[in-house]
Amino acid sequence: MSVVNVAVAVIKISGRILIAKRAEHQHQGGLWEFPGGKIEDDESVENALRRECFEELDIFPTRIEPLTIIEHQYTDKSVRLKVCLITDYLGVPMGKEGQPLVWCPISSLNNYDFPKANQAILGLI
Ligand SMILES: Nc1nc2c([nH]c(=O)n2[C@@H]2O[C@H](COP(=O)(O)OP(=O)(O)OP(=O)(O)O)[C@@H](O)[C@H]2O)c(=O)[nH]1
Repeated sequence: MSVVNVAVAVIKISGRILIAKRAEHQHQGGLWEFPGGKIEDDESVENALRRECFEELDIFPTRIEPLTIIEHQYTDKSVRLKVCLITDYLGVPMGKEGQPLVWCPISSLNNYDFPKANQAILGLI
């Protein structure tokens, strides 16, 4: 099974993390996620994050640092999540694709259901 490289943004401001709900028709649909998406060929992780943050949230990240890389095999798909921490951005986040957004206090993240691969990220935030 080929591995899909995914840029994932942990957007953290004043102790809260911005999470979004995946649409039902998507892979791992109905679960909550950190914004992001597939990294295109010849695209850096940072540029993929900038593109996805604009496409999905209408914001422009201005401070990005690498956090971790997680490899996970779902039954139907293998992913490599390249996770970055974003601590500053320009603009006001909105769910441009109609996805619900929540600014979740770190201590409440465990009240939301995330894809299995995200468990390792939750332990690092
Ligand atoms: N964005 C995002 N994707 C995640 C997370 N955790 C996780 O396992 N994934 C997986 O990473 C893969 C790529 O994400 P995506 O579906 O958002 O990417 P995309 O928008 O570019 O793809 P699409 O156009 O096919 O919908 C999916 O298989 C998704 O299930 C997460 O926290 N955020």
